[in-house]
Amino acid sequence: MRVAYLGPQGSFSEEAALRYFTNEDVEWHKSGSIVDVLEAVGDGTADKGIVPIENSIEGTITITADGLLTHDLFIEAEVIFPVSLNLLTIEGASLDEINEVWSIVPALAQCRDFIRQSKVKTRQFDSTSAAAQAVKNQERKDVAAIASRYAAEVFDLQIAKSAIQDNSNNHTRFVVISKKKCKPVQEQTKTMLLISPTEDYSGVLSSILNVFSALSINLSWIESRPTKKQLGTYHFFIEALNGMQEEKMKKAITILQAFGHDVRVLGSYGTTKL
Ligand SMILES: O=C(O)C(=O)C[C@]1(C(=O)O)C=C[C@@H](O)C=C1
Repeated sequence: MRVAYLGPQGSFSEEAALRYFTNEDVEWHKSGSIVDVLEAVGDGTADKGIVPIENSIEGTITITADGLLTHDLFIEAEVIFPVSLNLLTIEGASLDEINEVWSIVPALAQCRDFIRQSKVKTRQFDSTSAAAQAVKNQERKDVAAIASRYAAEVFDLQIAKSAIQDNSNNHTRFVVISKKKCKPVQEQTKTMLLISPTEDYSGVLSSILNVFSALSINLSWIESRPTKKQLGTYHFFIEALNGMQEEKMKKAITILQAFGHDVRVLGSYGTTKL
């Protein structure tokens, strides 16, 4: 089985992938960006992928949410991974010399307080590990990468400051994706739906939410993403705390469809906490 994740070596995605896919015979496929991972799964270069979708400080990784739609992908599992972000420098650099920090946007956003307080500039990279690799290659003492302890080991960098994220209790939720509709790999405790209203009328969102509350279905995530076709029109990602095997989930979908909404089941899955 070929599994794609965000590289280069040393990324959080790699740590999550290596710890999640332990029993299988895997051929790893490292992609240069999150979009590339989604594309690799979408075009069949990889059978599965693992991508970040939400962070407890920063919220939705919108590239992933949008990519699930563009590439018609399904979710077969979710993986919760603890994220501690560190300031990595080359050997001998000191904290007060640093005037620029490099990382992927969601990681920079998770360290907003630190960045503001230390008045450093930021530069965007496609992953925390790509930033760490660049710091290593450029041998500059005035820049630091925001990345993991694992990336520090991989690129032989020093940790100038550890745990710089805005809240020490920080987690990123990854989803395991595939092009084909997935067979459940573990007990299905959640279902991700994509609901696209076919008509816009006042109260459309509350009519959708009422279906879930009437059936006592608890929701764990709701995200609206623009259809990108017309200003003010949205798709709704709604994640329910019930599996698709449960009668009330089937009922909810039937009612939503009867209301005229387009409903897609993106996956029904369980959670792995690493
Ligand atoms: O850049 C990485 O190391 C990643 O795996 C991506 C990513 C993300 O985009 O959310 C994953 C986990 C952390 O939240 C920080 C970065």
